[in-house]
Amino acid sequence: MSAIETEDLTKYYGDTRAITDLSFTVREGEVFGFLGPNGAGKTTTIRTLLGFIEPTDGSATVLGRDVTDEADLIEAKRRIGYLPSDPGFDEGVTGRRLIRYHGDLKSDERSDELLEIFDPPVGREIGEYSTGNRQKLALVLTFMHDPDLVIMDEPTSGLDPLMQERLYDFIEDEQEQGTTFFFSSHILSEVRRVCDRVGIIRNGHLVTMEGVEELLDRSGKRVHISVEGSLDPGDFALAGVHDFDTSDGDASFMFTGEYDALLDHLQQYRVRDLEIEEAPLEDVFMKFYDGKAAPSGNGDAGASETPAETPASTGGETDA
Ligand SMILES: Nc1ncnc2c1ncn2[C@@H]1O[C@H](COP(=O)(O)OP(=O)(O)OP(=O)(O)O)[C@@H](O)[C@H]1O
Repeated sequence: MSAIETEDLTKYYGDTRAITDLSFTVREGEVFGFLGPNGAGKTTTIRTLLGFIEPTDGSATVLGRDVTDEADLIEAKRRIGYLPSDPGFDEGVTGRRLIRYHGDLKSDERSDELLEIFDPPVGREIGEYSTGNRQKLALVLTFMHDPDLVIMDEPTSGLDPLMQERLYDFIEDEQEQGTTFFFSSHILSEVRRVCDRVGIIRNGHLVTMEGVEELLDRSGKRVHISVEGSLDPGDFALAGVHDFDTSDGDASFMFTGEYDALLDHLQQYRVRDLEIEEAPLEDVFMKFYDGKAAPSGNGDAGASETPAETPASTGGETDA
């Protein structure tokens, strides 16, 4: 059984189309990142999955339960942890009191352990909490009933780097115990760090869904090269070279071609320095965000479908 499954999920707010024909599956035990620019439809998707809003069309299940069937969904929610983007709390109560209240409602199997990890100031009234402390409290509430599926809307929002790191470690540990995660994010490094797969949504449409490694692999590598003498794009008329740039004195370019061909080509130069690194995450994702990447959903797209090869990104390209 899939942890989440949607088919042609669509939501309109009046005339505003928020999500359109979203079909995707989140497998049990995976960490799935849901990315997209502001207003893309991430929160709408999450709220629909949790039954807070009715889909206009299409269907969805969480933990096998239909999200439009209230009784069915209540059953599923016992095993779901939800971290909203902006948790609204009763400001006049202490964190400890709120944890106790939630424990009575949905069981408390691990708040002591979670308080050690996330450490919100539970003795104080929530009205006095900083944004980060609110988020830490929300994390305790999300995980205290030991959920099987955790849905989070921008989970590291407001957390300092140390606490972010602690959350990433925690997600990894939980995944090892079999927990499934579905969360929205704007932070590409965190997606790289913890996600197995990503779905990218733009203008309410899913534009790609694939493994993080596959996405980065097919986006190619960035090559930095320094040679004796100067280089210009005409010198690198080689298949798979894109975005050739010599603005910092040395040459750099994105490369999606064959390494043997690149090494053969380099034989004609006296190479002073050569560095080949993973494509910058921003480059990979931004091409999907601004619509310049070819959609792909199967993760096995060939080099001709790489974001680096879209027309808008080929300034200075020297493909043979
Ligand atoms: N309650 C609402 N009424 C009308 N339109 C809405 C409502 N909520 C969201 N929208 C619209 O639906 C679209 C998707 O919004 P949504 O909040 O789902 O995007 P998002 O990807 O979560 O954005 P962000 O990254 O900024 O949080 C946007 O055009 C937004 O203006």
